[in-house]
Amino acid sequence: MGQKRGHDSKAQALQTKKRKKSTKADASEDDSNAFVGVEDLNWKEVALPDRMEDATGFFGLEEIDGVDIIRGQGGGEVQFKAKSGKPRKSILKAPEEGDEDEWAGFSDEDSTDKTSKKTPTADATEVKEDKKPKKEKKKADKKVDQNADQKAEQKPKGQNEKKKPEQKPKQQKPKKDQSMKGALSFEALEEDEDEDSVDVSAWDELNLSPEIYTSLSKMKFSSPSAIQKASIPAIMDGHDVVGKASTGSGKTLAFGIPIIEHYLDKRGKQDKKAEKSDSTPIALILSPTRELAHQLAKHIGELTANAPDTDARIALLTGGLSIQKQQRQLAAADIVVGTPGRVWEILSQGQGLIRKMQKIKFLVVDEADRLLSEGHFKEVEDILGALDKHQAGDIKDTDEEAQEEEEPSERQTLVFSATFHRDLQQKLAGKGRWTNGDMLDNKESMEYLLKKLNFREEKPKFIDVNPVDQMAQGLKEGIVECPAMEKDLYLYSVLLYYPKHRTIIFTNSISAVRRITQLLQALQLPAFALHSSMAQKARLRSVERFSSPTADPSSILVATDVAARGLDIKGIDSVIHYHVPRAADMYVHRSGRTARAGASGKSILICAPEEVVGVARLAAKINAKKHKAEGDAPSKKLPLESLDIDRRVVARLRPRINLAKKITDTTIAKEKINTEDNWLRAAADDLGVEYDSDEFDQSQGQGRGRGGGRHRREKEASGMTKGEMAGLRAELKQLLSERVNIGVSEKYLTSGRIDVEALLRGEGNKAFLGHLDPLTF
Ligand SMILES: Nc1ncnc2c1ncn2[C@@H]1O[C@H](COP(=O)(O)OP(=O)(O)OP(=O)(O)O)[C@@H](O)[C@H]1O
Repeated sequence: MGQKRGHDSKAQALQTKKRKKSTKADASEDDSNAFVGVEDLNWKEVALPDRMEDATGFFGLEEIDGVDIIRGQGGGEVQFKAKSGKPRKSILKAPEEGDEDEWAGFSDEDSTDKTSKKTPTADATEVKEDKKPKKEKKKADKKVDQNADQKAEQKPKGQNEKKKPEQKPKQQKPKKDQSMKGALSFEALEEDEDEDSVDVSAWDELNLSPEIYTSLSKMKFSSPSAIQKASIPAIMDGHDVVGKASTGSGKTLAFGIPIIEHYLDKRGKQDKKAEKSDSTPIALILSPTRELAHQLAKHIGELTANAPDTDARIALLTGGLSIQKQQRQLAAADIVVGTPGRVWEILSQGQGLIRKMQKIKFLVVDEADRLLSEGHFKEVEDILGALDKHQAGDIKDTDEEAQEEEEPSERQTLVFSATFHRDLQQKLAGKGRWTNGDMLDNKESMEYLLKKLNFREEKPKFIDVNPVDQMAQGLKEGIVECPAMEKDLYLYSVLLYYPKHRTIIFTNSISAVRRITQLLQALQLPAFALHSSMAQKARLRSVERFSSPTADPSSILVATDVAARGLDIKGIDSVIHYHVPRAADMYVHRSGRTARAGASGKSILICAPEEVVGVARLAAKINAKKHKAEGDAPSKKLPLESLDIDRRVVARLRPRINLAKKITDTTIAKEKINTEDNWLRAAADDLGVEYDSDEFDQSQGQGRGRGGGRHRREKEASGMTKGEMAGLRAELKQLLSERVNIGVSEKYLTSGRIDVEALLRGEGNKAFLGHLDPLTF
């Protein structure tokens, strides 16, 4: 058995450090009989027990082999030397680079934890890191240190007080020691530090770990958003939380930060040497769409990537990608993010996965109103059922080890969304009456799912940071009224009015997404499609192309409501609703893709006369609460600003649209006929009959049933020859190569209404030739 020692405080560490210098000087390396100072011994950490809750006494324990302890006369000072036959260097720790530098230690609070025990390796890293001229590291250190000092004075945590996670030396900044003045001036380095990170002292009251401060600083999140300020302490205090806040207000980190805090806390207690692959996930985050799940994983991944030594692993379980890879990821995951279908598909395969997931500390239901009420009902129900199944004692798991009885999990349930159906909100806020009686029979009801969420508290904490206004502060809302058949023309006009605007166009159908994307591409605009029938890789590629920092600043994403919720893409300037959304909450979510995180943005509805009534109803619904709160009488007037598109613009763009539509319709018709043809040929093959396309077409064309006319039109369109198509394309190309002249004639030029100089300099909107009043919006 090796000799052991314990560590108490930084003060001790500093004293022994001073001692170490003199001891070192005394001892000669060659003298195998010479004594070795306690701090020069090659101490190794003692492996800690698995469960650290009661193991505080073991913290900081180290051992060493091959040492003889020599006690001075009369029980005096203890001295160490190598066992006989062993060279002295066998018990000496490795020499450290920069050992001469005096290290002033950590902030006061840190001194009591494990960091005061500095293993030789840790020391070496510390000094090396300190010497690195990396701006980034220095800045992070500065912020961390500043906050660590402040935190030392702060209240002890309540029920959820956590042991500080191990603070790795590189996160620490040496105190400004007088002895270092002149040798290394930190002040001199501070000026340029601000480029890389920001002051995060506004987060102080949340009492976060240094790792998180560093990360927030690097991500330049100088202060918490309202939902973060309210939710983080509640979650860290162990409450179930239902959080409601407008789109783009930072809900992801409102639950992401407490999850990572828990991870750091747990890791601090764990045996460092424990196999990483043993990990049990601490959180399951459910999301309604694949893109949102990817984004959640990315956002929380960024939080950990920027936090020093925080290597929480995130498994992303979404459909459309390799299930085997996701299974492997899950085996070693700390956090699981996924869509309900794929999560259930993987969990239900056994291998102890359900048992593992039952130990999660957090269940997060993001975009809760969608997850709990639409489409995903069955899978969410299955997952929730499985998470609590052990209480009924009938888990069908094969993994024997996993069958051992465990403490029931102390799972916290966190439910977040920007919108909640009124019913759901009331129930979650504990205002609605729970009808327990027929709950289990009425399995289709949302109430049933809510019960299954199994909140650990009777009433979760309901945090609604903007009960009145669901829309982001920086959002402007407008409406363009136009004839139903001219939506394409007005859409194109709006796009040309706002060049270099990154825009999402929402439609209500997949076929509209396909058509509009092709139409805009024909008009040489950088448009990408996103809808649920696309292969997952193509979906991700569209989002990537649209959102990448190097993408064309005029990029356009044409999408169904699959992109309406949660997608967080930086710098979206406008959202255009090509179709009026079917529900008010969808209007909120769609519009919420712009004006995020305090930025500004526009939401524009393109609206045919027959849609106006629906829009009015929708607008009234969204604004009803606001009017009420402001004491206004309910207004019938649209709260949307009406945008007047210059009639000359519309007239001049019409030929372009007509050509582009012809080209698009023909291409789509050709694709459709080909697909139909292939399908009919395959069906005929299956039936063992001959397929004659002309005969089939004749019967379709003469048919009196529905679709005969459409089929004929499609056939006609698809019948356009390659040469005719090429002609149309050339014509369109010619039109697109010219600027849209909105009134530059000789007469106009001499009238003085335009600034010829500016025109020649190429100023203004480059799509147009002549003066165009910008939209007042
Ligand atoms: N404290 C903060 N300071 C500045 N920006 C922040 C802060 N917290 C989050 N953000 C940024 O705000 C953006 C929106 O965050 P997030 O996606 O979490 O919003 P959300 O509330 O979930 O929106 P939605 O309801 O649309 O899903 C992200 O780009 C995120 O990086």
